[in-house]
Amino acid sequence: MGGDTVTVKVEEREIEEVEYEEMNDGDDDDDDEGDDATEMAIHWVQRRSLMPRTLESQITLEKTPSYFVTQEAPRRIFNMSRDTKLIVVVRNPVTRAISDYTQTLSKKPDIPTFEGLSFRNRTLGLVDASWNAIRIGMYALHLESWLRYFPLAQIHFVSGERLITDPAGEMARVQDFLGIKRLITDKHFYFNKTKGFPCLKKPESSLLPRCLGKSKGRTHVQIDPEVIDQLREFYRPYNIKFYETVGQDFRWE
Ligand SMILES: Nc1ncnc2c1ncn2[C@@H]1O[C@H](COP(=O)(O)OS(=O)(=O)O)[C@@H](OP(=O)(O)O)[C@H]1O
Repeated sequence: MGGDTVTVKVEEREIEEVEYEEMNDGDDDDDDEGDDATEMAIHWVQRRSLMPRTLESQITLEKTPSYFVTQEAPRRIFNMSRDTKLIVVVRNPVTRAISDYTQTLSKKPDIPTFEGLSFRNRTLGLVDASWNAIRIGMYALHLESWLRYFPLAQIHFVSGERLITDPAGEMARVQDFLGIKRLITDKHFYFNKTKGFPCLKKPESSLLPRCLGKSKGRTHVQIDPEVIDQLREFYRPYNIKFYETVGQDFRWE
């Protein structure tokens, strides 16, 4: 379970990255699912003790993608601090599954095809909802576990699509949710043609602009369009339930 911690110094108007050694291989993938409960609990205690001291004027952010889909995470976070604000970046679950597969394939080139892994029975159109790449995108199910502990008002959903097309707008919503001044604005982003994505610049500093790493924004594996349609159908009820629960239409259909 890889994760990063960031301290946002609200008053000093400065964002400081605090890097920690990863607990394991630093991989953000969800291949830690096999961890047994004890190991997870130890990781949790270690992780908490690694959180930096936070002054009244600071907010500490921790980023661990797998929390959203980890059964025990809502209870543990609630027990640590019930006031924790939660931010979840969600994107079209079909694109998310292909992105996930593309990432795994880059590390393990011998895995079966996406089409092969997606179905329990392709002829019958039976999607394999136990495959992580598919399961993670069933957002409505995962959200249920969180809503048992946290009110919806404490959870903010970032649109992964808008984060690419309008990063400043999406960041404005994040800052409003956190109750901090809108310090990150369109001045902090520019579109990098080579990368094909928005990248960061820090207008007030001499630091060079910075794009996300090579593993973010890769060309996706080509998938049979029929399979894409089948997955779109599969996700539709989960997406609709998700939109209804959060009161926001992410327009994935
Ligand atoms: N600015 C910018 N630059 C590059 N990539 C961007 C950006 N904004 C969003 N994205 C999308 O982020 C996707 C990778 O994020 P991950 O989900 O793998 O990150 S993490 O593992 O949760 O940290 C990555 O998915 P892929 O395109 O499938 O690689 C991107 O589409």
